[in-house]
Amino acid sequence: MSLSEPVGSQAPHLVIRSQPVDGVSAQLMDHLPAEGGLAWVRRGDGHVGWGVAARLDIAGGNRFQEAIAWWKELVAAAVVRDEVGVPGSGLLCFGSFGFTDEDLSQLVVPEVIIGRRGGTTWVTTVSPASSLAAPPELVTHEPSPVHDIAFSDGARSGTDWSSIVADAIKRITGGELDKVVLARDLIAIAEQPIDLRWPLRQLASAYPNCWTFSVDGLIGATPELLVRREKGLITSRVLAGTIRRTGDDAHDLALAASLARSSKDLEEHEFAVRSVADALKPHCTSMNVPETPFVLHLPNVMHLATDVAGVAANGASALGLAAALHPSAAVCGTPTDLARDLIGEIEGMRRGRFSGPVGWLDAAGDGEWCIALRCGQADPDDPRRMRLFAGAGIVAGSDPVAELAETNAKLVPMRDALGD
Ligand SMILES: C=C(O[C@H]1C=CC=C(C(=O)O)[C@@H]1O)C(=O)O
Repeated sequence: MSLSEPVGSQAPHLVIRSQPVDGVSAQLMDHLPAEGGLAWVRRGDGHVGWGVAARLDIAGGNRFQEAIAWWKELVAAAVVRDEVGVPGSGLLCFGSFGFTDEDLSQLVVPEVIIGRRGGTTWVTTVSPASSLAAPPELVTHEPSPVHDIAFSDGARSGTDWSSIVADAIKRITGGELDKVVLARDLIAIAEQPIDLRWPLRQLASAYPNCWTFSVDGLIGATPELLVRREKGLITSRVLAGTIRRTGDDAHDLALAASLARSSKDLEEHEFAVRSVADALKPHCTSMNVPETPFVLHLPNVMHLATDVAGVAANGASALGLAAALHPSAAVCGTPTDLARDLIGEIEGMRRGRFSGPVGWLDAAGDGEWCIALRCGQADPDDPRRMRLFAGAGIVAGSDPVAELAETNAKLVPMRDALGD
């Protein structure tokens, strides 16, 4: 565990001020500086931030608990003047967690946050107790387009990945486990350093119903809400079961109907819904888990989707709930431990923060945590390079070739955003 400042076990003492503002660009992300921008945007609302007022980098089996403890300590020591008073105003951190215990996770409290919710836009400044920050001048920046991008295989070629999927199917039909989610990566290399604001902007405009995020070099537009906690209401959008879109509306409607009837996809989906409902149950006094999924239409794919809702039974924060949910069967499998072991044994790559929780948390414990899907990780050692990720849920009825095609469809948002 490492703390930004002061060094030691104590969280820093911060002074926070949130004030409504005018004159903010229609797109929050237009304000992001070239380096170190943080973003969480959906349909124009959300938060962007920059600068580092406090930061926790952490790994290990206790990473969630230690992060929650660090945040509580930081909140307790903070002096907050919040003139906005909505979830996300006042003190807020962005965060992103590794899929496995070994992968590095972090929470970041920016020095400046611009937030928007409904018609209200505000600016939050965060500074050390000793120096009160003046409200920043809000300027907009134009990102540099990405040119000449090339893609190559990551840890495995598509063919090799399909044979791993075939192996997993054998092990599932042999009774070892019910479901496993296997992922692959693709390497993107540009001629020049990639300005992450460029793909972010493309993602936010092409996928307005997804959550477009940027945390410490991990960027993407994910459709899957692991958990939102807002004033005692807990919600989660579970996705599993996918079909590619063709671009022909009539054909896509027929495909949506076939997805809704596909026993293979319904089984895959049911495992994911069960894992979320079981994990949330101890934290809810009442819960609504619809029996039948709906079909979520995205520009590249359609998913079976279930919106789970519950009333909070205890003080578990949004991050505490995300910790209880991770890894759900939408990204790991069923039973969880066997699926996690199989992923470690055959997937052949480190996921890093792909398929881990990504989101934000405020001082009241409200926040939103999605699953980091449809995303890419900027290479910290080579700014021209990114690793893109996609996975697919494998059950007994899976077909390796179809699963490979599904991962290709899930890579489309990032490939397009990079200008492929
Ligand atoms: C693992 C991914 O998707 C998950 C979420 C939605 C649908 C899924 C599926 O149908 O396989 C996956 O469980 C990914 O996008 O990389």
